[in-house]
Amino acid sequence: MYPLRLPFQSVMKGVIVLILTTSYRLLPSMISKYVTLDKMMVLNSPAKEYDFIVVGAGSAGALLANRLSKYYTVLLIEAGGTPFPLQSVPVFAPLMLDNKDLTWRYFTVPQKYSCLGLVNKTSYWPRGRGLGGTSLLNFLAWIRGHPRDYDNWAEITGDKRWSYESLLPYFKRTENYLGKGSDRYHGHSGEIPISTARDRDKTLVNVFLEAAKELDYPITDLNAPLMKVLIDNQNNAYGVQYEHKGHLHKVRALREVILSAGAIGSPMILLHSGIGPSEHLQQVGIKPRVNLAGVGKNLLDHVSALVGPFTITNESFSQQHFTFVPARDSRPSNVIQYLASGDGPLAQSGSMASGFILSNKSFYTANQWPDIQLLLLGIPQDDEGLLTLSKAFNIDAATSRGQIKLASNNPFDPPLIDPNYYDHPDDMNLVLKGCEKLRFKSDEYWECFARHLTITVFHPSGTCAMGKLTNPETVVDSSLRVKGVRGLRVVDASIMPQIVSSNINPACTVIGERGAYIILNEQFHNK
Ligand SMILES: Cc1cc2nc3c(=O)[nH]c(=O)nc-3n(C[C@H](O)[C@H](O)[C@H](O)COP(=O)(O)OP(=O)(O)OC[C@H]3O[C@@H](n4cnc5c(N)ncnc54)[C@H](O)[C@@H]3O)c2cc1C
Repeated sequence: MYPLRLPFQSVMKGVIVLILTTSYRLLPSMISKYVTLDKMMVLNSPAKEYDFIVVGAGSAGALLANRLSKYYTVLLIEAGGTPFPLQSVPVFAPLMLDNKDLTWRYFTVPQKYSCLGLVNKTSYWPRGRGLGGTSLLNFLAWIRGHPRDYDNWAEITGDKRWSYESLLPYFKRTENYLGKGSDRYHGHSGEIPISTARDRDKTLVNVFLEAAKELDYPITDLNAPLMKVLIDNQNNAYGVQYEHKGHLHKVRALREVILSAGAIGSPMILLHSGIGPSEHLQQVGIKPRVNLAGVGKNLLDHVSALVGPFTITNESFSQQHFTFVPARDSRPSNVIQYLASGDGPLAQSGSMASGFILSNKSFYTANQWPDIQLLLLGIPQDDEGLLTLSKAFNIDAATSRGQIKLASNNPFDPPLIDPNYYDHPDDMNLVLKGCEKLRFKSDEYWECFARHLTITVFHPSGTCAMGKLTNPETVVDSSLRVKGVRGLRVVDASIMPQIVSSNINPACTVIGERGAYIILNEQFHNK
């Protein structure tokens, strides 16, 4: 399933937004064509106080700010600017990944067991920067994950509000599902339009399913700039400090400060505010305020290996323009088709279909809980448009854990990101399981391949993990409140105690939706 681009334009209505840095200059006419800023106020000088301050206008933060703004004044602080118009066109998504105005251009630290064939043994980790966050960069695959993913969160936290059944109404609330399917699972009145694969993509999906059948996989239908927080001597969060055009500003939150700066941004802000492992804070010259061991730890991601290419030589396929070939497809008629119907070669995001498999030996098989995801990517092979299909194996149940640390006490320095891929031998076993049908190469070949040409599927999460208060690594409780600080929450991908077994954007939006409800409920009861 695919969300259409720019979901934030409808969820941002009614929210006051402070854009802290934006060096991207857009023609006003282009902005008005693609972005609706009508009821949203973009401020250069905000008031001194708001009920809530939300930091980060990404998948979770934009939604959360919208929900809170129905009842309260909300200041949404975003480091990036308004999106570049071409970001709304799916086929251009890969071109945006390296643009410093649209992206936080992070690199991991050199890896020991992976990335061995990459420059400096590092992996490039782009994160979205702007109104819409990483949803502005993403490849539009909309898969919720497996119900067990969320039931697992409920077990880890001891709080049933995070079980799949309990989250289902919140998934539905954000969705405007345009395909066919049961109303029990799909919402139709939310802000994010979700459509099933278009007809031409479906043909490709069928090819993918045929191939899966041929390999004996059973087929089942699955749905699916910076600042610090101001904290007083009693550990109450009372506002934020940010920098704008070279000046430091402070804004007060009458009720709460909420961090939605993503799995890298949120732990960075906590650390710069003195909330985190004391030893690490002292090493970088930050005075510890709250010793919270788990901040930045438990870094999770879907590590992957791109196998292939598998070329479709059938002429009828290659003539159907499944993929975007610049020399062939940069034509006015394709632009017109895209603007008129949202279809054609420009609507292609590259991510075409997905499958989930269970490895044989693991606990996951006993629980019917997939631990490997296959991603089918369509890449044009040449100017004739011959289609190459590449499969990425996504290791869902990875045991290795990474960490985000600060490089210094300068908030503008990029952090040290260590995903620690393949640290645990179980993870390489999963890769080999994912490749087991590819008999034309040996296990040794696939292991060498995965360790050298390691790729991320861009799903960092878990760095402010939700959990029981008795667990020393817990950063937020199951109401998303930061342990040891009053009036401060985290609501984004960083709170996932375990990564879901699919692309994670729907999980981020449900965290925003569920988080908003938890906060509003508490506010109404405390009146
Ligand atoms: C290339 C790519 C492709 C992807 N494809 C898919 C896909 O097809 N399907 C899918 O489900 N998922 C996909 N994802 C992942 C998904 O989009 C993200 O996991 C999700 O959007 C993260 O949401 P979030 O709310 O946690 O954070 P984000 O959406 O990253 O929001 C964080 C926001 O906070 C802002 N911020 C950070 N620090 C500060 C600060 N100090 N001050 C102010 N603002 C700050 C950032 O600029 C950003 O706007 C993809 C990701 C990438 C990079």
